[in-house]
Amino acid sequence: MSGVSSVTVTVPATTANLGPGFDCIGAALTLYNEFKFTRLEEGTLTIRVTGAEAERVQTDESNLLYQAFLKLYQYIEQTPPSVKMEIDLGVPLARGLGSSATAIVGGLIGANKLAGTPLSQLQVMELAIAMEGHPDNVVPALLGGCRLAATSDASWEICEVPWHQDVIPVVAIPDFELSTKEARSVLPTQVSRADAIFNTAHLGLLLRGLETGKGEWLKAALQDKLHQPYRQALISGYDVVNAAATAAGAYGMVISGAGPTLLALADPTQSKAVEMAMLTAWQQAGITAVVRSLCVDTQGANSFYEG
Ligand SMILES: Nc1ncnc2c1ncn2[C@@H]1O[C@H](COP(=O)(O)OP(=O)(O)O)[C@@H](O)[C@H]1O
Ligand SMILES: N[C@@H](CCOP(=O)(O)O)C(=O)O
Repeated sequence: MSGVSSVTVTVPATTANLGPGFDCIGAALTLYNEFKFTRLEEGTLTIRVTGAEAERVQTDESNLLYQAFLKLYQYIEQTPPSVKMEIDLGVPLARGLGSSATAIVGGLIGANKLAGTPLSQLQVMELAIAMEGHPDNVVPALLGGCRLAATSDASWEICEVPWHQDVIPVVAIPDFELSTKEARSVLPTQVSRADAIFNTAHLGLLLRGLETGKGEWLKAALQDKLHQPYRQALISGYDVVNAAATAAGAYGMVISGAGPTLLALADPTQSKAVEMAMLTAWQQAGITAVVRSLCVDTQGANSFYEG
């Protein structure tokens, strides 16, 4: 029998797009899902889920973690073993914090480890991008940090985007879900040249703003014309939370991933006030939310063996 019998994989949440970087930039955040895979000598697939909203995760073969696990075995042309999967949820589901990316990255890494690590990290990354359909959440989930992904012929160039320590990500997570599928369905298939130029310029400015922490650049950079104008209507309270965050001193506010979580960037002296302002604004709009200042995770997915 090749490989190990049990492996635990932790994968960070992500915040994708960061405003103007639709489908190409994202950052890993210090919020984690943990996945334990145990090879079974007999029996069938077993999935146990713990943590908040555990009952909302499928426990049959349609489970995304298991689908990713199967994908890797399919790719290496081996029969997958029977497996017990234990999922401990720390990343809220369908909130724009990359829960699907954690499942895809976790399932691929778990399978790769149980199979004796036949694939490189680059191969795992390419499989993850193909499964998710865009790189901006799976790449930082796998590698950590803030990452920009661009195609280069048939492969990917990934670059780490320096993130100044005084730029604090504040996430405001409402108690309602918005699936990425639905949030993508409202986007136009074509955009104007003016909108394309707008986003190109603002993404360039964002990269320099994140690197330097320069407030004026960040304030201007956190604007987008490719996805947010179409998605805001799906997020009840967007306008009031946005106004409250900026009034409290945030550089700006964007939709985290496909939403509905809203992400403000603020300097460390303002982040507590921004948290409070976003929470209060959403409460006044009748929506319960959890608001937290996080850090950028620099490790990405981690795995350790127990047998
Ligand atoms: N830990 C998990 N294990 C299995 N499936 C998961 C897990 N997390 C998310 N999923 C699947 O991904 C879906 C959410 O994906 P998506 O709509 O892209 O939202 P998100 O923005 O959170 O990635 C869930 O409804 C579930 O089907
Ligand atoms: N670029 C994608 C990102 C989706 O991220 P998620 O965290 O919501 O899965 C999009 O905006 O659709």
